Amino acid sequence: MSPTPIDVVHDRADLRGRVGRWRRRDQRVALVPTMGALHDGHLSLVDLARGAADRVVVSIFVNPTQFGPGEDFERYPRDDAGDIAKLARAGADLVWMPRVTDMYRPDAATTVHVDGLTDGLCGPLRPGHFDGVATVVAKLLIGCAPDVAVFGEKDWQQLQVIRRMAADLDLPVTIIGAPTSREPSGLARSSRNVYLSAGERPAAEALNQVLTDVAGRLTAADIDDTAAVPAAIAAGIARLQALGYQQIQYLQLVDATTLVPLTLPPPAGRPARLLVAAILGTTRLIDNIPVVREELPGYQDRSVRSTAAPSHTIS
Ligand SMILES: Nc1ncnc2c1ncn2[C@@H]1O[C@H](COP(=O)(O)OP(=O)(O)OP(=O)(O)O)[C@@H](O)[C@H]1O
Ligand SMILES: CC(C)(CO)[C@@H](O)C(=O)[O-]
Ligand code: BAL
Repeated sequence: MSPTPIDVVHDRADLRGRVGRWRRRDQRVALVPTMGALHDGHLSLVDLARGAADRVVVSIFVNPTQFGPGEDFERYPRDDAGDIAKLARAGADLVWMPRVTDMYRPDAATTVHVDGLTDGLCGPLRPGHFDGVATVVAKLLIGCAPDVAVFGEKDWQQLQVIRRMAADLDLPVTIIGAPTSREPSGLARSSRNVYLSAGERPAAEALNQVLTDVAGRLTAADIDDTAAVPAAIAAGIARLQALGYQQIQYLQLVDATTLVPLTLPPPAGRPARLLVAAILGTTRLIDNIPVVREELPGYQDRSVRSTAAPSHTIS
């Protein structure tokens, strides 16, 4: 059976008209912001959004302001027709594809900057990136005015930045974090995985296992062992180098919410996160997992490995 066709809007006024009509019928609206080239990770966000609201809008916008000079804006994968078909099959209600010229006035003078959370990890490596993300997400949230918006835990630092931005600007929206969707090997699904050659895939697929092993060492170590974190991180870096990664930009243990670096293994009740960014060939891979001494509700490793398209019951 062919899926119900899905409407596509480009103009903010058309989007607002549609959302306004749903609102007047007391329907709750979810927004799933994406940059397109959709994979099953994105569709798991749509699934989660369907469970959290009556109507789901998916935005597709390859945001130029979050790419730095020399980054992959020009070659970023794009597949508008394929994306629209996937969203129709996934049961989204509307696709919003703003044009760059409608998103950014030529004389725009306002940028949203989130302090502190952007000081480390990807922040210094991608100058201006999180200002671009915070600004465009603020504009997407203001433009659509959804009740909820769903973002992936795969981009952990981004998720914390967006939560903070929405809270600080009093945006009337609930931000939902969605578990990382993984291939059976553990590789986090990502639009940029298409850049990987067949020869690079084994190393890419080993990344999550390296993180898991480092996290295992950290949760097994004494919480006052000052050598444990540097030793576990050094062992992880050595494994990644042996796998052929050209550059390990960071492999870092941080507080899960504040992203402050941790120098000691986290005690029970202190949610920590292990994050990595590493270059394999021409592909920059990121991933992260929780580091928890004991199972705390909400802080288990929520990532999901599957070959199949997501069901409609992810919780
Ligand atoms: N494997 C995944 N699991 C869960 N969420 C994901 C996954 N991949 C992407 N997302 C989320 O989907 C949203 C849109 O992300 P985006 O379009 O940049 O895809 P991406 O695969 O992360 O692309 P990129 O390769 O550029 O990082 C973000 O909230 C992102 O965190
Ligand atoms: C949140 C986002 C859609 C903003 O452009 C982007 O950073 C992404 O796809 O993760
Ligand atoms: N999903 C992260 C978007 C970016 O790397 O620009």
